[in-house]
Amino acid sequence: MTSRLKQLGEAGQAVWLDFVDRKFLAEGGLRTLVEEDGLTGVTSNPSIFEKAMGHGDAYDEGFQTFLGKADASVVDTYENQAIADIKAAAADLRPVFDRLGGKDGYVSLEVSPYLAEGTQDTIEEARRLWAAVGEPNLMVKVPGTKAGAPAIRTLIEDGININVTLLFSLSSYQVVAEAYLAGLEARVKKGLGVDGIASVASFFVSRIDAKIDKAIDARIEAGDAESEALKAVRGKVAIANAKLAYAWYQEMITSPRWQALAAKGAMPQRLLWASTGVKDPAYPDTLYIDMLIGPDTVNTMPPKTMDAFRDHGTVAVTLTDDIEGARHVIAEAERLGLGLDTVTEGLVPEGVQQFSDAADALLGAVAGKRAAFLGDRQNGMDADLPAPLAKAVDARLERARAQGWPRRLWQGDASLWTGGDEAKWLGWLAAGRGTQTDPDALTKLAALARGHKDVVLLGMGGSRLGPEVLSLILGSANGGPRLHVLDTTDPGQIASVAGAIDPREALFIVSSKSGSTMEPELLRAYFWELAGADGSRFVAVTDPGSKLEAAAKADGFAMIFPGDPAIGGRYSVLSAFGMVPAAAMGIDTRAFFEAAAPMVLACGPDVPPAANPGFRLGAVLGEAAVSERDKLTILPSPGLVPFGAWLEQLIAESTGKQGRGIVPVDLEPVGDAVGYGSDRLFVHLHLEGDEDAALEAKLAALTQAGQPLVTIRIARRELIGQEFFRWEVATAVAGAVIGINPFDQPDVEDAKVATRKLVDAYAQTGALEPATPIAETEDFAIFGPGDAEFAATDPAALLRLHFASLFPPRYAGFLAYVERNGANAAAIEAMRLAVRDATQAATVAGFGPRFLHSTGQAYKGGPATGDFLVITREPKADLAIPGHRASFGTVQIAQARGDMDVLASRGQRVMRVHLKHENGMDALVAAVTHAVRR
Ligand SMILES: O=P(O)(O)OC[C@H]1O[C@](O)(CO)[C@@H](O)[C@@H]1O
Repeated sequence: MTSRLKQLGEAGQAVWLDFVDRKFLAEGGLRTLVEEDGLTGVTSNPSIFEKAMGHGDAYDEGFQTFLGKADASVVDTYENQAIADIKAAAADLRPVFDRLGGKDGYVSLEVSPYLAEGTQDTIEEARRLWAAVGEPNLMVKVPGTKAGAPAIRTLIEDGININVTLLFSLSSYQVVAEAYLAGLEARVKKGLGVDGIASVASFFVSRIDAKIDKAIDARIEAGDAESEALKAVRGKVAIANAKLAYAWYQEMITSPRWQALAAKGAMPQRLLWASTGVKDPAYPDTLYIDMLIGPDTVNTMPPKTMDAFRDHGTVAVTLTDDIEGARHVIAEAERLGLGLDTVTEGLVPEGVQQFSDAADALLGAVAGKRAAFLGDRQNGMDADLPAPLAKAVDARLERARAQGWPRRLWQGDASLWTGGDEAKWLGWLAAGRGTQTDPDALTKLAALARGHKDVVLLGMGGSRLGPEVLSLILGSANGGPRLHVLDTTDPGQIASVAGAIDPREALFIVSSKSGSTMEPELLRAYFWELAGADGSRFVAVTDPGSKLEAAAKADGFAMIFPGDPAIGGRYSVLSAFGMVPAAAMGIDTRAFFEAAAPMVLACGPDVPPAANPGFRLGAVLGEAAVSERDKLTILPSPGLVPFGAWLEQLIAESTGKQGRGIVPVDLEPVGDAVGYGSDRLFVHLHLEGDEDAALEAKLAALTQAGQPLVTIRIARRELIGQEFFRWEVATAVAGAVIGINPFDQPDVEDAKVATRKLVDAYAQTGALEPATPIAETEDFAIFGPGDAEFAATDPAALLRLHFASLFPPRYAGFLAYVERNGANAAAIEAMRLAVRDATQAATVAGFGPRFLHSTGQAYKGGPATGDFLVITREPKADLAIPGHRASFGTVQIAQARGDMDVLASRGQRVMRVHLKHENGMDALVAAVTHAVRR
């Protein structure tokens, strides 16, 4: 006996399968359906691919082959496999297509559901898929949304076969039918053929009943007076709706407009019944097949429905039956207030959302497979979080998924943050692929640098922290010059570097985005003179049009590298600001970006937040910060310690503003679990093979004590570029969670202004405004900001008072305007430990003026919970600055005083301790240790 499905075909209704699956195709399942059931088409959608690809291992081999060959994104990985399936299905259907002269035999592939609101994006995506599949019997599926209709018109004009999906109402169907006609007419106008272009309008059925029936059931349950009338239309509205659509179709194809196109060989846009599996088990499982049979239509069935119809469906032309009855059902639905229009209108965005959700699930699963395949070529991350934080992070990731955060970040949607100028600051995303720098220019620089023993980089904040990480973690290539980084006005430190190099031989890189930062300007003046004003040994990195660019041109600098004005300083390491010094050290920048690529792709717009390493980390940082765990404590394994200084700036300057944000805690030695408050989030960066058993044991104890710990695993040093990118994304995401603009630094400027004022006054008078100490010992004097009042005049009491209210979430800061050397670092560490262990409060530290261009923003603009000691001292030997009245030592003191005043004006508690002699620091350590003893 002929299969019932075959009989359907004979009745004029094409039988299509709403299903795709690798194994099914490989085993010849589709060919069997073609042969035995007369099947003539296949449809797919994101949910179908999610079911096929998102679970099990049927696609693993395909994924691996693709990933093994290409540096592939998640969406490319998915698409590559989807296209393989679609091509396989197209091949199985090709005999049908050929036999029927292109009237049938199609397979559909849907455009990304994320594009449903964008006409132009949809057009481009459909054209791309059409070209990528390259089969004449492909139909590209485009949603019949408001944005979709004009896209359909253009695509038909292009000659691309289109399956219009997500149609629920007669009116939206009419709009796309019009788009089809208009597209064909446009071809005619251009003298192009209209034969051989196929289209179907996919009208969804069961989803309508699912909604309407639910409303009916609720009303009956509530004892509605119209219960009988409601019962009478239950399960009938969707079919009636479809029948009326078909009635309109029949009328339309008799219109002269259509006839004119038909005469030129145009094929009608057939109605296709979709969503034909019954949702209500009370209904016969073949209901939406049996009742919708008619010529020149298509029914695409899920396998279960197809099996059911083959088994017990009823073949009879029903579609044109009782049209009056159908009108009556619709009229009744209207009379009963069932709101069909509202239902069908609501089903469109719901349908788009369902497909987006499915695409998210699918891409998330593919991202997991991709990460597993890459193994340790992609840095890993685990988060061990206390339950409430873990819950908040999961909820955030889900919200971020539903709201499309990754796509919005990459598209530059400022509403992700404050709706300000954020979109202007996203150049770092592209820079992650190495696109900002010119590889030939870097090669030229590398050759120039090879002739030098030492390279000295002069720059502040983002213009120098990245390069230092690269130099300390990757190091100069064999035979490459040594990199010295100077970011200070400290005369001792400047003299140390000047003494360690031959200034008549070294190569100098002056690095400043703005090109007008004071410190590199002064350092340039100093070294320019020392180097004998030889421009051939100077290189500038600066944004186009800056003051530095002009000076570099005037002084005949050997090379000038432009930055990207769409990248802020702290996000600039993967642009010229990091890559120029890297190339100068002989680092292979191409290989560096190749090693970074897996993370850049893993953080892409196509990877849903939960599977996206940057978003996951950002959600943890942001949720921790808003739940008062705002001290990000950085605990790297020994080989990664230098990374903390770069990270500090990124986190602090990006998030610390408007009284909110994250205070990074770097270089605070790990303590016992009992020594911490509940204001911490710990992050451990672990370099494989870089074991530190004591640290590991302490970390384990921290998690046992319920402290949150994020662990990042890096297999090789060369993969450090991945962490730059991951943390940049994470910081931007944390900014979105906290609700600030992560790309500005509003409070940094104030300290600069305060310093300028003091330095300008010095230039006039030859002296800094006098300051009177509140108290002093033989070793140090204590100053307060402005005319602040202090309740004690004895130094020990003052220090005790200063630390008296220091408990978490307050934190202590040591801001030392002294030479950054081992002895001073050790002294500061000793004070931090004394304070932390006595109070459980987090401690931060910075050398001035270096930190002003880094963490300084958070100390001024972030949470007003800091107790700061600004430390200054008389320089041993000062250095004059060519062309300036003030010396470096004077500028440094002015910076410290300016900084203190601004900190105080922001509600931070602050005192300045001025060391009177060489051993003043030791005395201060002792005094602080004593002051915090409880
Ligand atoms: O590269 P520039 O413009 O000299 O700025 C250096 C650093 O100073 C800051 O602007 C802060 O003052 C940072 O954001 C920046 O990284």
